[in-house]
This record gives sequence, C-alpha cells and structure tokens, in this order.
Amino acid sequence: MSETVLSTHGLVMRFGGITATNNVSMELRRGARHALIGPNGAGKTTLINQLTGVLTPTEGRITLMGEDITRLAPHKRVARGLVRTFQINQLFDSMTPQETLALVVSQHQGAGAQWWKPLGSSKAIAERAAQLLEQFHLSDVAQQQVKHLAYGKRRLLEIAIALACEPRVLLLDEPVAGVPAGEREELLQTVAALPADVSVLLIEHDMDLVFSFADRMTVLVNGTLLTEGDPETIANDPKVKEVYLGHGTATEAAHV
Ligand SMILES: Nc1ncnc2c1ncn2[C@@H]1O[C@H](COP(=O)(O)OP(=O)(O)OP(=O)(O)O)[C@@H](O)[C@H]1O
Repeated sequence: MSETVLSTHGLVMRFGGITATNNVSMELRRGARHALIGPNGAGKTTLINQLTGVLTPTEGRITLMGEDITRLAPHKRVARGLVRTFQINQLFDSMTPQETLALVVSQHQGAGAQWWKPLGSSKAIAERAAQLLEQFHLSDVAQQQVKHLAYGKRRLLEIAIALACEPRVLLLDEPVAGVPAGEREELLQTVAALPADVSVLLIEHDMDLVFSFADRMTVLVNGTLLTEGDPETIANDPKVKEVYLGHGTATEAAHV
C-alpha cells in the first residue's frame, strides 16, 4: 500500500449557521492523481482553503507527511511542500514568464534578495527557470509581459510557478476553467505530464479532464463526503449520478 501524504481527519468548517465542511476525512496517497468533485456549493473551495491554511477549521485535523499542520501558517505549508496553483490575478502583469519563474525559483532556493541581478548571474536559477519554461510550453513567450499572454499560457504559468516551489503535494485548482477550446489541449497535455512523484489533488468541474486525469475521486455534496473510489466506481455510482443530474456534467460522468 502506498503512503499517505496528506490527510484530513473529521474536518468541520462552519460559517455561522452554514456547515461548509461536515466531518470530512480523506487521504491523498503518494503519487496520486486524485480529483475532488462536487456540484456548486459542495464545499470544495472551503476544503482547499483549509488545506492551504487560508481558513482554520472549526474542528478536525490536517496532516502532511504525518505531521499536524492544522494551525500552520500558509507559507510554512508551502515550505513543507504543500503548494496550490497560483491565482491568475496574483501574477505580476508587467513581468515576463522568465522573470517570474526566476524570481520564484530564487526565492525558493533562499536567494530571494538576489533575484533582480541579471539572470545569467545565477546559472542554477536560470537553468531551472528555462527547464520550467520548456516543460510548460512557455519558451516561445518567455520574454513577453504576462499581461500580453493568452489565457491558456497564463494558466500554464500558474502551474509552472507552483512547480517551481518543488511541491510534494500540488493542489490544482480548476486548471482549465475559462480556457478557450483552442488552448485546452496544450493545458491538458501538460497537466497529464506533471512529475509522477508529485501527488496531485485536482479540483475541477470539467468532467473530461477529471476522468482523463484522476485515478481516484472524492465526491463532496453539501459539505459532506458522499463517496470515494476509482473513476469507474464513481461513474457508475447511482448516488453520484443523482447528485449530478441537472448539473450538466452528469451525463459525461455517467458515460465513462
Ligand atoms: N466565507 C464564507 N462565509 C459564509 N459562507 C461561506 C463562506 N465560504 C463559503 N461559504 C458557503 O459554504 C458553502 C460551500 O462553498 P464553497 O465555495 O466551498 O463550494 P464549492 O464546492 O467550492 O463551490 P463552487 O464549485 O461553486 O466553487 C456554500 O454554501 C457557500 O455559500
């Protein structure tokens, strides 16, 4: 049996009278491709915000590599290898992908104060940034300001930034949301080619991506864990079909 890298134990998050996370216990295994799905308002974002430390759970515990991180500050979780994809609006619009990645790599390597020196001054940083640019199909736009990038390229840069932090666990938050059809394929291929040793928790509405990517799925409904299993089990689960009826994505889930 593979090792658990991230787990929640009886997690509860209440906002006044609303229970957005209701006693959720789940496990992410090493190297997993695990999807967290559920209809709108199921509590996916709330759960991810607790994993990253944006929210402190009302009850329950979160462990990373066996250590309790329930009350650990968000940046300390990143330092321990729990990384969420960057939000698009957090990118520095006037920087280029090359500068952005060099900055993140140098900060991660503890050379944050020197990032503004000419890129060539640190070979290791420049090389790692170049590697990431290539891996994420960003080499051809490496010198363009982020504000001029196509939407799909920006999403690729968000994932590249997360990878620059050398995650052990990557929380991949709706990577194809809003990406035009013509730019999706590149993004899907890149997500599929993420390093095998990085454990991934994918939060996604797009069932094509979910079923092509995930080897395990957790279904949340109204803050409660409805069921968990491999893609085939989930696709054939009557409870899951019922939940998705009327949500547009059900038919696709049911066809798999
Ligand atoms: N800060 C908050 N204060 C009050 N209620 C909240 C807050 N954040 C989330 N909620 C409520 O918690 C529930 C779960 O919301 P959440 O955004 O986590 O769901 P979701 O599965 O991410 O939905 P979507 O797929 O639409 O993004 C909803 O009823 C929402 O209104």
